[in-house]
Amino acid sequence: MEKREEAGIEAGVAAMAQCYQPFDPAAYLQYNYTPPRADFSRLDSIVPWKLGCLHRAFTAGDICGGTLVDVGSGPTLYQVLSGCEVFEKLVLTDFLPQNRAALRRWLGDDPGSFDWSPYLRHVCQLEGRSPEAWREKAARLRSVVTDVLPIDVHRPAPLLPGALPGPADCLVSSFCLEAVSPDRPAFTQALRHVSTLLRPGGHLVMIGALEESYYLGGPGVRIPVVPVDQAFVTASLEECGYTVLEFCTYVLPADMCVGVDDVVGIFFLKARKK
Ligand SMILES: C[S@@+](CC[C@H](N)C(=O)[O-])C[C@H]1O[C@@H](n2cnc3c(N)ncnc32)[C@H](O)[C@@H]1O
Ligand SMILES: O=S(=O)(c1ccc2c(c1)CN[C@@H](CF)C2)N1CCSCC1
Repeated sequence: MEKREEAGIEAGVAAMAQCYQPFDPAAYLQYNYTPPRADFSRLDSIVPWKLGCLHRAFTAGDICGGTLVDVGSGPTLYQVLSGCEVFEKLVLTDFLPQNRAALRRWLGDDPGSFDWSPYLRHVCQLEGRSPEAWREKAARLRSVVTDVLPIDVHRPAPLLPGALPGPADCLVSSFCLEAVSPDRPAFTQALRHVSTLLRPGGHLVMIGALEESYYLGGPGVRIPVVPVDQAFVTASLEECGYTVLEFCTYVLPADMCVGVDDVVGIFFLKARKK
């Protein structure tokens, strides 16, 4: 990459880091993970679609092993509710201390932590279990999460030295790279950095926003997003040494466009590192 392009990415990355300082985990959870967006009653809503994609990915049999790392967890856990059944070690990561604290509150079963039970119940049903098994599933998740670590995908080594005993067997990342990258070259560079955490033959499971240009990370906290589409994301993965195994999209119904972002659709992908 040319020096001039690298300097441009560095300036954009620094600006993005500033945008994230006022990020409000509680507001973000309310905007995106409570009704009307988090509607479990409608089969066409985004939640059954996303949780169904994750369930199928982690029960197909080709993704399993020792360590799963979730890149840019934020304050959310829905993205690891299926993976926690087939991995013995889960590492959650985020750039912001307030998000890592929100995760630790749930892991510590603090009374003020976010209620993920509707999501736990739904995934239990996908697994053919009673929804009342959600408490056992929560206990499983708490038992396999070994760390909640700081991460910066714009660093060539996104985690601190020695943070992982070795490369991960699987990476999960949801609504991260496009939401933290100032432009498309930075997205691809961040993907290349994140890929250093994954062993050859390991899998990447990614969920992201299509054609989104901003979202609210709190009241008045407008965070820019680099708009991406399937063609760009696929090309970026192939440039970074992945075989794309699955790429599916979901177009958000109009009543789910609630003013907290301008997302058009959601993608789900599964890829394998060559
Ligand atoms: C849109 S949120 C996604 C949160 C969650 N994964 C989800 O599915 O809702 C983007 C997350 O990326 C994190 N982030 C911001 N800058 C980052 C960076 N440089 N490296 C890694 N994560 C970053 C933010 O703190 C935030 O939690
Ligand atoms: O897919 S969502 O509609 C969703 C969930 C999170 C986000 C977006 C969309 C779009 N903006 C992203 C900013 F990066 C964050 N969804 C909200 C209901 S629960 C499942 C996830």
